This record gives sequence, C-alpha cells and structure tokens, in this order.
Amino acid sequence: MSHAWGYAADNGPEKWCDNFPIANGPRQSPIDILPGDASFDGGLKPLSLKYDPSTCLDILNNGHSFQVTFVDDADSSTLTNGPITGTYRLKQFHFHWGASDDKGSEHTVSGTKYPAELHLVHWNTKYPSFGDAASKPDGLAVVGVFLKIGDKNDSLQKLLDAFSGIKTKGKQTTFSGFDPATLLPGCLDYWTYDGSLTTPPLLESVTWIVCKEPISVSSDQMAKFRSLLFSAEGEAECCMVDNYRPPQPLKGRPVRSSFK
Ligand SMILES: CN(C)c1nnc([C@H](N)S(N)(=O)=O)s1
Ligand SMILES: [Zn+2]
Repeated sequence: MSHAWGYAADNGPEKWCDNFPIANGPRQSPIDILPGDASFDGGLKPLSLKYDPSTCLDILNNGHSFQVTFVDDADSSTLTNGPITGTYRLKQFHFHWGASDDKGSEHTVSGTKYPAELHLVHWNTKYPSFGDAASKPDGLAVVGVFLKIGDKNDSLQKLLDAFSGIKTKGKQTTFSGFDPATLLPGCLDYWTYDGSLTTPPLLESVTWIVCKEPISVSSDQMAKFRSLLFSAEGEAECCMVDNYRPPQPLKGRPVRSSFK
C-alpha cells in the first residue's frame, strides 16, 4: 500500500490491514444492521445531545472527508445517557458519501445503502483527552445519522455554502455558530453496538449509536458533496467520492435497539 491510506484500489479498505492489522479485529465498524436480529433493550435511555453553537470552530478538508471541529475544553457540547455512562464531549462531525445516490453510507440496514452518513464523534471525559480516549474500549461514542434523498436540507446547505474555501486537501476556514442539533432527525430511536473507528487507525474504542430515522438531502446537495477533492492544490484532481468503508463481520456482537 502507498504510504497514505485512502479509498482507491491501491490504498483503500481492502489494503488497510497491511498497515493496520486491527482491520481484521473482533469489533470492527461499520456493520450491516439487521433490525430483525437486534434486541430491544428497555434499559437503554433516550439520547441526551446538548450542543452549544458557540463551540463551533472551523471546517476542514482533511483529505478523507470534510469535518467541522468543536472546542472541547469544557462540557459545552455533550452526549449523555443513551447506551453510555458519564459525559462524552463533541470533538467533530464529518460525513461519508458515494459517487452516486445509490451508495455512500458506511452502516447499511438489511443491505440497504444510503447516499451518505453523518458521524458526530464524542470522547469520554473520564479520560484526559480525545487521543487518550481513542485508545480505550469505552473511549468514544459516535452518533451516526443516515441521509436520504428528499427535500433540500437547509442545515446541510450551511455546510455546503462553505465548500468554496475547502475544495482541496488541507484547506480550512473559520466556521462559527453552527448548531449540530439541526442535523439530527426528529426521532432519536437508535441501534447500538460496540465497534471501531471506520478509518485508520481503526481503533476498537467506539460505542456506535446509529439513528433509525434518516435526515433529508436533495440530489443537488449530494452533487455538491462530490465537488470536494481528495487531492491537494496543485495535485492531479481526484474527486472526493466513495469515502466509505463497507460493512465488516459482526463476529457475534449483539446489536441492541432503543425501540420496539
Ligand atoms: C480522530 N477522529 C476524530 C477520528 N478518527 N477517525 C474517524 C473516522 N472517520 S469515524 N468514521 O468517525 O470512525 S473520526
Ligand atoms: Zn466517519
């Protein structure tokens, strides 16, 4: 594999195990969620997501996706309850999407792919930092939200309107006052299971919380996602599409649902 990982044939998900052997570990993500095999758990609490828009810092093309990063030096934007104990702080959110509307999500539901998937990444404040938490089995909690083709999403549009400043790898611009709660579906029913980061280093430290209800995105908006580049300025242009890892073996893990 070329030095840097990516999503191409020579450095993509099928090659990641060369440099990250945990790629074949016991709790890898994403997975194909089979609702009929999930167990309703009445002990699961509703999600408590409390986000402060003033903690929104910037928007960045990191060469794999685009991410919006948050100030995480206080419990201003947090996830509590749900399947987790304690307080997890929002670090960033990002997306995965396809080259066409028939693919793009990382998790699938009975084999169904959505055109994109939002990930809100949180870290457990029982640990001193994100980096420390990322190496612990209960260190991270990622809320996944599917995007489904439908009406234009005005909240997503605020992100897309910032793309002119982050077209190429490494570009970053100030991005303030954005409320991630506006990206959440009305119903917060979820599936949850123990998994991993879906990109290298693929650390097995994530409690996944995947919302059952998708949010809408228009086909025109999906086309705008695809205007970003994996490549840096001055390099041969490579469209940022198909930046998703396919489902991984469940290996006996239970998947629980917060709903019947
Ligand atoms: C360092 N951070 C925040 C992340 N590292 N890998 C991430 C993956 N993209 S995902 N999809 O959140 O597991 S997020
Ligand atoms: Zn992700």
